[in-house]
Amino acid sequence: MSVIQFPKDFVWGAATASYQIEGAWNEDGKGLSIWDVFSHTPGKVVNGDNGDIACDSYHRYEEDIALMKELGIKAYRFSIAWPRIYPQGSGEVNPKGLEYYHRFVDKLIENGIEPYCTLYHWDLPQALQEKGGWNNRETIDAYLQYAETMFKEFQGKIKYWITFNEPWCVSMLSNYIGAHAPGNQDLQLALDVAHHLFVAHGKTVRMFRELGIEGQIGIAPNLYWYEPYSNRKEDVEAARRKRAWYNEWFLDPLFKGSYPQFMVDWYKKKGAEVNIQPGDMEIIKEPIDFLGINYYSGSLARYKENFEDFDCEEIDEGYEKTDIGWNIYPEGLYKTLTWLTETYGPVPIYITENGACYNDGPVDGRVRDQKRIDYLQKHIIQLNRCIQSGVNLKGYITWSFMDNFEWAEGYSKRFGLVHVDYNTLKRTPKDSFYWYRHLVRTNWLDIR
Ligand SMILES: CCOCCOc1ccc(-c2cn(C[C@@H]3NC[C@@H](O)[C@H]3O)nn2)cc1
Repeated sequence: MSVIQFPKDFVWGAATASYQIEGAWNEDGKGLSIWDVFSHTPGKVVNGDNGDIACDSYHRYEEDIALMKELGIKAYRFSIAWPRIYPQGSGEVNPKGLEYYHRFVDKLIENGIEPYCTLYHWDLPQALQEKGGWNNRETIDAYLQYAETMFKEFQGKIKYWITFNEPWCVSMLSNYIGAHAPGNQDLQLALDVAHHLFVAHGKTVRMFRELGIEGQIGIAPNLYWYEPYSNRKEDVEAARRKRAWYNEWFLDPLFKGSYPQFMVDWYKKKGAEVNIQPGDMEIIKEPIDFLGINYYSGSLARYKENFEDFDCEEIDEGYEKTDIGWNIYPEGLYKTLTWLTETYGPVPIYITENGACYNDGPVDGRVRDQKRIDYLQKHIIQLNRCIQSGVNLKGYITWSFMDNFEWAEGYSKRFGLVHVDYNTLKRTPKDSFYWYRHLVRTNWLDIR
């Protein structure tokens, strides 16, 4: 047996997001979000699931926070539902929305849990979508008004802010692939959405500094590691394009103030280009305090002429997969974080999402999710490798605290340390909850 000790100030946490857990979709003055509309549209979500009730955390947050306290986490990452604050996206504030999040945040702080708040985790007010959503540059101004309201309202309570969760999902998955809300399938639109998110991010960081808000601010891209199938030039270049689709495109602007030129050229061949206005790139690279990284998986990539968008195919190398079909590739986490540090410097990093989908349920009142424990252990071991290799890693926030609405997969896919029975809403800590509690309490991992 060997033991891995983490730094004494290493932050252990767990994460969720508003639309995925809250429910109360039309309560207390909340406006419609694009996910209310998308999930209510037949055929968009597995089993026709929606977030109308979800985990009912809007009403059960005190029970959830009591479980978080039992888990012993120091950080809880959650998101604000923008339509609870501005039901029409801008204009009149909804006082009941603010009141809810004050009660929630106060309860976290009362229990010694640091709130890590994501301002945008995909639930755009539908009223803004009807005016073009993120394809309309004016949405940037609505986002700035929302962010300013939250900064001023929660000054001194919330000290860790994340502007956007997974810009790749908001742009590519939601506006090119079309699997998520609002479900568009247009590459030019996806590039425009990504750019507007970046401009909104940069302006928000600048405003955060100008207001002198106490705390730190960052963004949370999801990164994916594509390893070349061979060292043949065409395989190396194919993997580089596929990696850049997920990674460089969403990191270069933040740290270099430019998009990766080889990808700009590639997209131009596909008939799409970024519409950059004077001053945009300077705004986007406004320095951040930390980077949140969401990592789940990776795969081997091999050149294949005229295949899909990047002349690149993924090779199923026989890695074990989770119940959502993603490869278990812990080495990819090490490769991603060391590559990121080598490329962009020692930016402080929190893993803001990492976890596994396993659909185990209770048997005799216990959820035996050993595979999730194995997944978490394999990835947490890689974190220690990263720290030893000079990655400026500050913490690990697992996805997810509890089973919840997994977007287009609905409730069919479970990522939680806590099992949720969606018929009774009963919460049952899984074996992984107790495993993670031991890690959080001791700050070390014993590898059997
Ligand atoms: C090429 C075709 O692809 C079709 C589906 O493609 C994807 C890609 C990525 C995802 C995905 C889901 N998650 C977990 C969430 N992260 C945020 C949090 O809300 C979790 O629920 N991360 N990435 C889903 C689908």
